[in-house]
Amino acid sequence: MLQSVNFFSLSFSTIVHIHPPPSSPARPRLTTLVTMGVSATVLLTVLCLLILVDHFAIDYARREAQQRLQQLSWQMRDALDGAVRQATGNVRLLTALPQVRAARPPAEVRQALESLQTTFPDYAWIGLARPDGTVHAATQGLLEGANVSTYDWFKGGKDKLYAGDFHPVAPLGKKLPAGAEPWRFVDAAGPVLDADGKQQGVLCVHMSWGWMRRMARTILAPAEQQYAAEIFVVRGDGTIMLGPNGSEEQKINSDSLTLARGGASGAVKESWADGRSYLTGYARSGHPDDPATLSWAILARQPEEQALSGARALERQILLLGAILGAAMALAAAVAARRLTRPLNALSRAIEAQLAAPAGAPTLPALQPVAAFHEVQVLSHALAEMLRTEQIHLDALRGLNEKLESTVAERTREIARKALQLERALGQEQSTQQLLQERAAELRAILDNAHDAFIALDPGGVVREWNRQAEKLLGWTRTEVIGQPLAAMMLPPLLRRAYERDMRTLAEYGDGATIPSRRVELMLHNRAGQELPVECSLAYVPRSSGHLFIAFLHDISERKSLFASMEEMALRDTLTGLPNRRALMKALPEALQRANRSGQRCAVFFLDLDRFKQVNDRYGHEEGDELLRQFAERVRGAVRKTDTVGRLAGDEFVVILEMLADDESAQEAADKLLPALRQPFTLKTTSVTLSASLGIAVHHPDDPQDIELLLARADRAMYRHKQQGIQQRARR
Ligand SMILES: Nc1nc2c(ncn2[C@@H]2O[C@H](COP(=O)(O)OP(=O)(O)OP(=O)(O)O)[C@@H](O)[C@H]2O)c(=O)[nH]1
Repeated sequence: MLQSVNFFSLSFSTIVHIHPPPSSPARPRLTTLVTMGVSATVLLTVLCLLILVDHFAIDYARREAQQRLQQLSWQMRDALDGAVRQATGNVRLLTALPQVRAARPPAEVRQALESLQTTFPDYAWIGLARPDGTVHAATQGLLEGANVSTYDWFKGGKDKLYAGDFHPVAPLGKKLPAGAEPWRFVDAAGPVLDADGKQQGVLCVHMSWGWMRRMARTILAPAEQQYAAEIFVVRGDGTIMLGPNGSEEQKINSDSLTLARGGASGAVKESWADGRSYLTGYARSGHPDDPATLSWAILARQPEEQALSGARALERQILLLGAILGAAMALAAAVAARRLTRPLNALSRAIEAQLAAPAGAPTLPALQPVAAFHEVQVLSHALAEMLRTEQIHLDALRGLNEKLESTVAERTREIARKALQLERALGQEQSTQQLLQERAAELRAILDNAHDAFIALDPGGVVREWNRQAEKLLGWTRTEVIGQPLAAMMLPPLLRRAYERDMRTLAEYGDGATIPSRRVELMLHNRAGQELPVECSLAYVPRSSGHLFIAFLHDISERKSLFASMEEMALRDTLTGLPNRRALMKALPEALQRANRSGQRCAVFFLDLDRFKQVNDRYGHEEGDELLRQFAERVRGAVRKTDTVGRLAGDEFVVILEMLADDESAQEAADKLLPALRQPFTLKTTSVTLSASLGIAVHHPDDPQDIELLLARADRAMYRHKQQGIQQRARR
C-alpha cells in the first residue's frame, strides 16, 4: 500500500515538470539536408541522363550502324546480282547472234565475241563450244579446238542459262597473261540454238574475279573510310571469296552467315572468330533454285566499339558535363541553403537554448524574434508567444504542483497512518480470529464433554447446536438434528403449544432480550418416545446473525426417583413401614374429598395400645419395637386393603376406612379388629397379650372437611374407650 502511494507521488511529480530535450541522436541540419538533397538530385539527373543516353543514344547508334551495314550488304548483293545478270544477259545476246547460231567459221564468230570483250574488259574469255564440247571459237583463239565437255559451264549451259561459281581455271589461267594474283572466274553460259531450235553449242563467258574486287572496293571505299566497314562474300561452302586481307579462301561460320544462307537479310550483333564483337549486315545474292544466278552470302561487318564510338563519346561528355554541373549546383545549393537556413538556424539555436534550460528553472530564457523572411518572422513570433504562454502556464503549473505535492504528501502521510492502523487492526483481527477459533474449539470441547446436554435453537425452532451429551440423552445424532425443527417434537403436548405460542410472539415482536434466563424442569420425549425429566437452563443470546435460544438439559431422572423415595421415606414410619403422621395428614383430606365426591361415609379409627409402657419397661425397647411391628401388621391384616393404616406416634395408630355404606359399618370393622388385637404377640424372648383402645369418628359426605376435628373426635372416643377399659380392669 505504501509503495503504491510513493509511486503515485513520483508519477505526479514527473508529469508537472517540463519535458527535457529529446534524448534521440542529433538530427542533421537543414543546410546539410538541402545541400545533400540538391547534390543527390543533380546526381540522380546525371544518372538518368546517362541511362537515357545509354538506352537511346547507344541503341540508336547501334541501329544506325546496323542499318548502314545492312544497306552495304544490300548494295554489294545488288551489284553482284547485277553483274551476273549482265553476264547472262550478254550470253543471251551472243547466242542470238546469227553467226553464233549458224556456227559460222571461227574467225567470224571470234570477231563477234571479241567485240563484246572490248565492251566488257572483265570478260577474260568468251568462247563457243560445239555440242560435242570442242571449242569452236574463242576470244584471242584461246582453247579453240580444246574439249570442254567435262566443264561445269558446258554441262550447266547446255539446256538453259547458267551461272558458274567462282573457280580457278587452270588451263585457261596459264594461257592468260599473269597478273598480281591467280586467275579466278565466274562463268555465265547458255545454249546456242539454230532457227529450228536445234542445239548448235554452248556459249560461255569467263568473268575475271577482278571486277568483283573492284566493285567491292567501289562500294566499300566510303564505308571503310567513315566507319571501318568490311565486306565478305562467302560461297555456299562457307569459304570466303572476297574479304579483307588474309581472310580469303578461309572458312567462316557465324549467325549472320546462317541467316543469309536462309535467304534473310538484316543486321545482327555477334562475336567473330577473333573474339571481338561486330555489328554485321547480311544478305544473299541470287537464288539457289535459279541456275542463272549465283547464291552467295554477303556480310558487311563493323566492330561494335567503332559503331558506338560516337555515342560513347557523347556519354563521356554528358558525364563530364553532369559532374561539373552537379558540383556547381551543389555548391550553389549549399550557399543558398546556408543563406536560407540562417534565420532558421538562429531560431533553432534559440529553441535549443530553451530546451537546454534546467527542468526546475523558475523562468524560461526569452526567445528573441529573428529578423528574416516572412515565414521565419511569423514562426519566431509564434514561438515567442508560445513560450510566453508556456511561462505563464509553467508558473501556474508550478504553483499547482507545489500545492498538489503538499496535498499528496499530506495524503501520503495520512494513508500511511491509516495503513499502519489497518495493519494493526488486521493483526488484531487475525489474533482475534485465532482467539475466536481457539475459543470455539474450546467451547466445542467443553460442550462435547459437558455433563449436560446442550441445544441451541434459532427463532424458528431450528436446531443449530447439539452436543454429544444431547445425542446420548435424547437419542438423535448431531447430524440428524442440525438444521431440523426438532425442538417441538421433544416437548410434551402441553408445553409444545406454549412453546409454539412463545415462538410466534417472538417472531412477531422480535425482542427475545426481554425473555429472562430461567431454569425450569421439563418432561421431554426422547427419540424412543420415552418421557425424560430434565432440568432446563434457558437463555436468550442476541446475535447479529440471528438470535439463539440456548438450553442446557440436565437429566434429573435419578434426582426425581431419589426425591420420590425420600418423600416416600418422609411419609413412612420407619419402624412399622406404615404411613406416618405426615402421610396420614395428607391422606386424610384426600379420603374426605373422595367421600364427599362419592357420597359415602368414611371413618377414622384412633388406636392406642393399653399399658404398652410396661412392655418396654419389662422386656426392653427392642421387644417393644417388635410388638409395635406385629401390632401394625395385625391391624393392617384386619382391615380392607383399600383402607389406610398409619402410625401416628408411639403406640398410637390411625385407620382410615373408606367406602362405608353407613355408620354401623365402621363399628363392624372395629368389632372385627379389636378381637384380633387381643391375641398374644410372640416376641423374641416372650409372648405378650394386651389390648388396645379404639375410638371411631365417622365423616359424612356433607360434613365439613376438617381433619383436626375428625381426629379429635376419634381421639376423644378412643380416650373414652380406654377409660372404660381401665374401669373394667379396676372392677375386676
Ligand atoms: N418400645 C417402644 N416404645 C415406645 C415407642 N414410642 C413410644 N414408646 C413408649 O410407649 C409408651 C407410651 O406411653 P403411654 O401410652 O403413656 O403408656 P401406656 O403404658 O400405654 O399407657 P396407657 O396408654 O394409658 O395405657 C412410652 O413408655 C414410650 O416410651 C417406640 O417406638 N418403641
